[in-house]
Amino acid sequence: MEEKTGHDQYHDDSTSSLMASFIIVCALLSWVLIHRWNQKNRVGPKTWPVIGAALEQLRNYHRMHDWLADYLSKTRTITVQMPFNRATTYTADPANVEHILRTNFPNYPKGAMYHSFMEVLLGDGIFNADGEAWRKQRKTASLEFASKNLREFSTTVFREYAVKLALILSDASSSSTRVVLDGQDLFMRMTLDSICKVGFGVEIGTLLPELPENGFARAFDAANAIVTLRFIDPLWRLKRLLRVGSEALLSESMRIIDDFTYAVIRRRKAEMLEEEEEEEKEDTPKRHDILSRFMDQYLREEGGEKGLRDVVLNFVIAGRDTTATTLSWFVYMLTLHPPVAERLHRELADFEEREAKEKNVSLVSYHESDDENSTESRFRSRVSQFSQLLTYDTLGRMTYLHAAVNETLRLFPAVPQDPKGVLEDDVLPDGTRLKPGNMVTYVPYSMGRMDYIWGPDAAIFNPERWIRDGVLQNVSPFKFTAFQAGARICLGKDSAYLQMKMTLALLCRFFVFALVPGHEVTYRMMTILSMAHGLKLTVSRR
Ligand code: HEM
Repeated sequence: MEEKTGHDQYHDDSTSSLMASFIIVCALLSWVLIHRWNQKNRVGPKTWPVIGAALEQLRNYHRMHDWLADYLSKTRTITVQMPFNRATTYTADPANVEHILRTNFPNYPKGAMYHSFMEVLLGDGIFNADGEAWRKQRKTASLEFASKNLREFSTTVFREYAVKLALILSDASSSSTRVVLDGQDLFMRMTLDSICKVGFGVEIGTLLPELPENGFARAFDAANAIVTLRFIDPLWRLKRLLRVGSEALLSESMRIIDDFTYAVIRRRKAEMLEEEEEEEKEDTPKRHDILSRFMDQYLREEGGEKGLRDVVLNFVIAGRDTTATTLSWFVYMLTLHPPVAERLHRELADFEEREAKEKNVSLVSYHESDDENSTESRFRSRVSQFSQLLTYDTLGRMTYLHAAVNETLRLFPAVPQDPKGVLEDDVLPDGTRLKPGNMVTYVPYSMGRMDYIWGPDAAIFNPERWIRDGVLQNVSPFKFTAFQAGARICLGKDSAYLQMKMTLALLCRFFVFALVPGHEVTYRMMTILSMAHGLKLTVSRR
């Protein structure tokens, strides 16, 4: 038999390794092709082996809420496969939502994954806690929210800050040059100041007329956007380890946030010690802010300052961004729908006239005077007079205003998606199967836009849909999910309506808003539906 030369041996080896590579490539290609073929009838996003639907999701990340709404308009529930065999199920089906938030609530905690993504910002605060830790905070906070003292204190604070905002708008409207305002920035300042006052009893003054720069607010927004990115970025832990990219910015932002928060706590603690001494001397009234109640609990029990830091940040995220973004989308809607602004103004002007007559108040007129200074001071007096007519009860009777707030929240819910963990195997009412370790998310943004929930005019902004025969209609919270529903329904709902209605009543009574031509309004991807480029407005007096 002829011996093989070294060259032949080499040739054989490379042929067989080529063959092996060819077979591997073919096997891989067939695997990919079969994988894709099997999905030809899939309604949700199509997946690739190993990486799932991550590419499509990343490509659509900037418009993720609309990407989801497109799918959910075709089918009420979809499952999006994520890398490493994880999956998130998204649903817009009210029956599924009721199952998750009420019927089988214990099976759907925030979960370990959500907790690990959000821990850096929210710690073990109420938004990020489950089980006993959540129940305890919920109980303390519920007691506080139910108290009449807090409601009275909030009404005064919300009125005071709404007037401050109205006066800033007044200055802008009376200036000879056209002043462009960022409505969202102003609302964020107002709600940050008010949550710090109502929540923690401190004045931080970001709504002063000179609008001082606020590092905390900026760092808070950056941190919020970065932790949201973690939900779809499989590399975030590596980035954190290497301290690069978004995770490096996150730790810098957290330093600023923590400095601010601990300063608030120490200031309050020092004030409380002073007050205790005072109280021993005389009968000084007790503070009514939320932090004081938690302080009593935490400083006596476990958790100490870190527990309080978590309380503060959770209430800032709860109270500041949600309310401010809703106010921003509301005003944006008014600029697009002048008849709604006029209808609302009519409700407010009629209310003012009626209420003033009833209370024997003679309203200051600010239109006739030729003297600019006098007009200005008359206008301020009238704003102040009107604000005094706004109370918890009178605001409660403003049907059209309430309907317009609901309509804004339907289309622009401040929390656009709300993910939950899955503890055990379960089947949703529509037959969708869920596996432990995955996530399930109900999607208020999509739900507000579905014809199958709201009828064929779902996409249209129409406050009238909430009113029948002059009476505000109640809608199931499993259908109108802006405040969540079930055991973890928003605790600040009434407080939020109070502040939003107080502010909007005052602003819409006295001002007309116009969007700056060409200004693009779109959302930014973070846990809250805030506007990516703010809300650039000009404003004029009525
Ligand atoms: C327009 C305004 C608001 C909207 C749309 C809103 C919406 C929501 C939503 C969707 C949740 C559930 C979030 C989750 O599952 O993580 C929630 C929870 C909560 N909200 Fe609100 N919220 C608003 C204003 C407020 C305000 C002003 C406060 C308090 C100052 C507040 C306090 C809370 C608290 C404490 C929770 C946690 C409840 C729990 O987990 O048991 N909210 N809110």
